[in-house]
Amino acid sequence: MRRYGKNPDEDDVRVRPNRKGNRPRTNIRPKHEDAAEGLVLTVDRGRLTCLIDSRTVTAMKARELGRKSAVVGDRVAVVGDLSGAKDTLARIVRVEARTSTLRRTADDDDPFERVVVANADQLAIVTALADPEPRPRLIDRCLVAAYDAGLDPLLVLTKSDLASADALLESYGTLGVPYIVTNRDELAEGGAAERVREYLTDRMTAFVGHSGVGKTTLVNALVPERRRATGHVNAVTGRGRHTTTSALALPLPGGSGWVIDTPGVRSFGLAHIDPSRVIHAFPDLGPGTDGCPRACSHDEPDCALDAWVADGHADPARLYSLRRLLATRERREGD
Ligand SMILES: Nc1nc2c(ncn2[C@@H]2O[C@H](COP(=O)(O)OP(=O)(O)OP(=O)(O)O)[C@@H](O)[C@H]2O)c(=O)[nH]1
Ligand SMILES: [Zn+2]
Repeated sequence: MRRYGKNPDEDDVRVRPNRKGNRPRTNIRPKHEDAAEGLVLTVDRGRLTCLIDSRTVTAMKARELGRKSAVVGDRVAVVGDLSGAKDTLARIVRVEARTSTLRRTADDDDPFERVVVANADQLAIVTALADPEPRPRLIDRCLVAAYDAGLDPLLVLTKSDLASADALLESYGTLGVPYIVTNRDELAEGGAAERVREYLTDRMTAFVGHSGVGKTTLVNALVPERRRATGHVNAVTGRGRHTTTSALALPLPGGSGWVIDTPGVRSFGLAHIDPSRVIHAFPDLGPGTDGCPRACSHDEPDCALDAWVADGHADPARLYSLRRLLATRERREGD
């Protein structure tokens, strides 16, 4: 799907005609038929680490990409020095069409969308049952972002050795979101990672969660090589992990899928959400929207869903859940 939005991440590449009539700087332009296909593993201040075949190659955006940016998970076309040798820098000349785009706004008052991850098909929402306390509104907001982007959500509830999961699971039962509950002992003996891994096979799963929920511990258990990988990123940036603002894609052992670790989030801004995409996650309610006014938010007095559900076409609890999720689009203290 092509979109020409105001967001630079969404802009398609439009190479401006060269007014001065200068010759292009290299004779490879403009087609790059010989470009190699790469997968963006991480981004750090304009430097992108790409996986090409089995090499990691550092690259930067070619100027012809304009304002379009590549993010973690993007499939890109890369030219130049692809050896991956130290101090070499290749160029990304094309970002391939995305199958999905997970976005967040840094803050709802800041309408600028940031693409978090491209091409993921699942969003694992990691929440601790205690220490830190679960934040249902943050979970709901992550769910809305997942539904908006067309990703399947997965709830991972950690630290059940500290508190029960019952209350939280009750409020998510109606949504039918798959969940996994883990605890310290199970994490230590490997069972937790094993159960989580069952959901990750052959998928690209982005992990999000508030700082301190145990996301890193879990990702390390899933991807034993991770420590080395983060060590590498730190060596490049010379900075600690917490200052890394990019996500990091890590291959599951055996090539059976990808885990994308993202930096801990405090909030998940939803200024960009389109309610009509969220309702796709509620196929049972979809037909009830036929009588809605144009551009209905499905959370307003004229919404046709109320009467339709009252007529017995769907479970009222589902409509309640949809409304609860849609309501999280409005920012509140603590989001
Ligand atoms: N009791 C208990 N502690 C856990 C569990 N999982 C992780 N922890 C602890 O929780 C703390 C935070 O874990 P991290 O993995 O660093 O959390 P994080 O979500 O990556 O947080 P940031 O690194 O700040 O982004 C660590 O001290 C872990 O040992 C669990 O199941 N039970
Ligand atoms: Zn409606």
